[in-house]
Amino acid sequence: MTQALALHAVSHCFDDAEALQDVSLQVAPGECVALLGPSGAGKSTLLALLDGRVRGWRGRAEVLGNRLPNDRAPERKTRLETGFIFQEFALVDRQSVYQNAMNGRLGRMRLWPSLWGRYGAQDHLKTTIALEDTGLTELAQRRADQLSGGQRQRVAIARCLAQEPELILADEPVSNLDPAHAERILELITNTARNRGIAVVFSSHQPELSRRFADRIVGLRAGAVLFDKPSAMVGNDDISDLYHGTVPGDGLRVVS
Ligand SMILES: Nc1ncnc2c1ncn2[C@@H]1O[C@H](COP(=O)(O)OP(=O)(O)OP(=O)(O)O)[C@@H](O)[C@H]1O
Repeated sequence: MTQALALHAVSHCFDDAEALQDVSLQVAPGECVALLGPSGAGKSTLLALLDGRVRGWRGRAEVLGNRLPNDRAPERKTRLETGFIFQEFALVDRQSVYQNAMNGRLGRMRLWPSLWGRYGAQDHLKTTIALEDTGLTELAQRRADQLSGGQRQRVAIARCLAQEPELILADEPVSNLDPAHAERILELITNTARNRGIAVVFSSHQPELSRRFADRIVGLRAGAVLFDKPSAMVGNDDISDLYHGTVPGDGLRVVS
């Protein structure tokens, strides 16, 4: 089976910081993987690298069966099939919820129709389904700047789903949300991905939510993989080690 992504001994250095050290990782189609680790562990760098936005890294990486280059953007097919959910949502404020979700289709359109906003029946259909899946149908005509943080986050997810990716990368997708919304959003991303056979890699500072919603957890510290285990096998000791004894508070109790 072709892996959704495979990294072999990937390292990356920013001017003076070793952001990733010898990272090897494989994710199967339909698998949900959480990246946990303290601030500066390299989670965002790893996600940006997989999204083809980091240059000059060392090692070997394949995304959706294609070799990821380290000196230029990935080929168009890989870009089309990789969806990224940004922590700050990256919505167009003056556009409606519908239009923001439809923006996920732009990469699949030819230049002139996309410039003139001439969307096809498939684009409308995929956008409508993405809005339904994210519970946004009622808000479709509302402007993005008139939404709450949780609703904006759902629009960012709808845009990503409308793109029809085979791989979703999400950088702290629930960090701005209250616990109930965080749970609902993670459930939405991981359930939708499983139903559609999409692989997901998301970063988080919330061990308990990660254990509940990810199939596997990769603990990163100082750019290196400290552990890579099925979520059910990640114990409180693993989490405590990862955070040098301090466990981020999301309801996790350390029981020794
Ligand atoms: N553009 C950059 N230029 C220079 N150094 C960077 C850059 N981006 C990240 N770094 C450094 O690389 C290391 C990894 O940072 P990264 O943002 O990937 O960590 P993180 O685990 O996502 O942290 P957080 O949980 O705080 O978001 C850190 O030492 C950081 O200072």
